[in-house]
Amino acid sequence: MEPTTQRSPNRRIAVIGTGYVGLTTGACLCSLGHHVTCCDADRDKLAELRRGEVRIREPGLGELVRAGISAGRLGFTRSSVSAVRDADAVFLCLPTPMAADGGADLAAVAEVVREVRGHLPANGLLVTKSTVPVGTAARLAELVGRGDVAVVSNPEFLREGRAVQDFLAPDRIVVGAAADAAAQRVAELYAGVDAPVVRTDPATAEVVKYAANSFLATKLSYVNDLAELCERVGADVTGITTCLGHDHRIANSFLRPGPGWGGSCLPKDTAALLHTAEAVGVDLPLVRAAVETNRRQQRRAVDKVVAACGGRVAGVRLGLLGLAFKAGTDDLRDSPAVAVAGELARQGAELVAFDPALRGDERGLPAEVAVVDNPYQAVKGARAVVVLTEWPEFTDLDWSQVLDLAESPVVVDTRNAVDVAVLRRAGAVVHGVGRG
Ligand SMILES: NC(=O)c1ccc[n+]([C@@H]2O[C@H](COP(=O)([O-])OP(=O)(O)OC[C@H]3O[C@@H](n4cnc5c(N)ncnc54)[C@H](O)[C@@H]3O)[C@@H](O)[C@H]2O)c1
Ligand SMILES: O=c1ccn([C@@H]2O[C@H](COP(=O)(O)OP(=O)(O)O[C@H]3O[C@H](CO)[C@@H](O)[C@H](O)[C@H]3O)[C@@H](O)[C@H]2O)c(=O)[nH]1
Repeated sequence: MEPTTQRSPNRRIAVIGTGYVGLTTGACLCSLGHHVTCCDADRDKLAELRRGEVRIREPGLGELVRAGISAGRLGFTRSSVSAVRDADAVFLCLPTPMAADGGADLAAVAEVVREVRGHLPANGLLVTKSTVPVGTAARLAELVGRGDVAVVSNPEFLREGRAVQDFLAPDRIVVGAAADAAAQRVAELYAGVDAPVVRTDPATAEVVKYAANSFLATKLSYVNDLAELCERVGADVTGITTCLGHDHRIANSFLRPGPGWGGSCLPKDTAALLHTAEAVGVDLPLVRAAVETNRRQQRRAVDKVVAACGGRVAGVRLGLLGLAFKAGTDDLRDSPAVAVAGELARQGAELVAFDPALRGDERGLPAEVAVVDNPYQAVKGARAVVVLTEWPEFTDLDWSQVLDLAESPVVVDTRNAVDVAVLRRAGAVVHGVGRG
């Protein structure tokens, strides 16, 4: 492990896939001084990016993209072949979604590698930043079929909503390569980023990514289980997590209970780790339990809403605050809020929702959810107000007005997001999580 201190000469880099990870990688590497060409299959997205428009909500990303374009060091293309032709390093930032069997679907990665393998420059570097199962670097090396091209695993740990910050100031940079020289060349691309570089073999680097996400998921499921216990025994989970967090061995992040963990990564990565383990005959009971607790936690959130409405929600109007999988993002992929809304809709509830990050693109939402662009409109006539995402904006609402507009003053706060004292002062009957 060593800090990155030396500045390296600027390199030519290709980034394939311009989603949360790819665009962040491209714009941040460009900000470190490299020349970057980003490639994507989506024509509309490319046209927007060429104009400096970023459609995802990531603080600082638009600015970096526009600065890179102005400096003449950031370009966009649909052709993977032209992107890689003179690239010192090619970063694969393609989706690896959950396949039907729970494993990672590597179709996009394999497709792109087939496209570019004959066009990589001599002594090229093919770097997997996508989250890929153990053994992928070895399989891609075979697929490339060229001894002069090194396949290096460089998993990404950024969080959505803080992608730029996490990329430029990460807790660690992991580089897994079979040969030291290739690892060194990838590590040098991060010169200027002050973070420990952990050099390891590709298999270890690949497992680390799944290990990290599964650890985080397990920590959250543990807290969500504790929350259930607290409700039964009259304890307060917030007091407990505050005390736990003071213990530096536990640390105080990832201790907030909620309607279950979601997003585009934790659910698919826990499933993929279980899939990998099963394929080699290893049981991971802790991870299995974390996933099962998560399913139960979502059901518990639904049951709490139903109970707060007197045992039935058929024909009952509910005001939902928050749909994104966490605050700070507009991403709806695998959002627990959407899952809870989906089940309430299935039970016949009439749902009106507000999320500060939703701007018209409501793909992934159950058709029964009407999305409005004002929180007060969402709660009008609602039998219960259900807080599903912990947007800080929700604390600042005029809760007296919210409760006046609602049909009854019932608030189900699935994340303990809003100060309970504020809610009670406004006259709410509050159902939080983990409060006995
Ligand atoms: N989102 C995160 O917070 C995060 C963090 C770390 C790691 N990861 C991992 O990074 C990878 C990418 O995740 P993401 O969230 O950035 O995905 P994303 O869906 O936001 O972006 C993927 C991009 O790839 C493009 N694409 C798909 N197929 C293509 C092809 N054949 N050729 C060119 N472009 C193609 C899509 O158009 C899209 O723009 C995944 O493996 C994910 O697990 C994600
Ligand atoms: O105390 C907490 C913290 C998080 N969550 C939930 O956990 C889920 C995941 O949150 P977070 O980890 O912040 O989201 P992601 O942006 O998906 O980031 C995770 O997934 C990425 C993709 O692999 C990794 O790179 C990151 O390191 C990893 O944190 C969300 O539903 C959150 O609401 C809680 O319920 N309580």
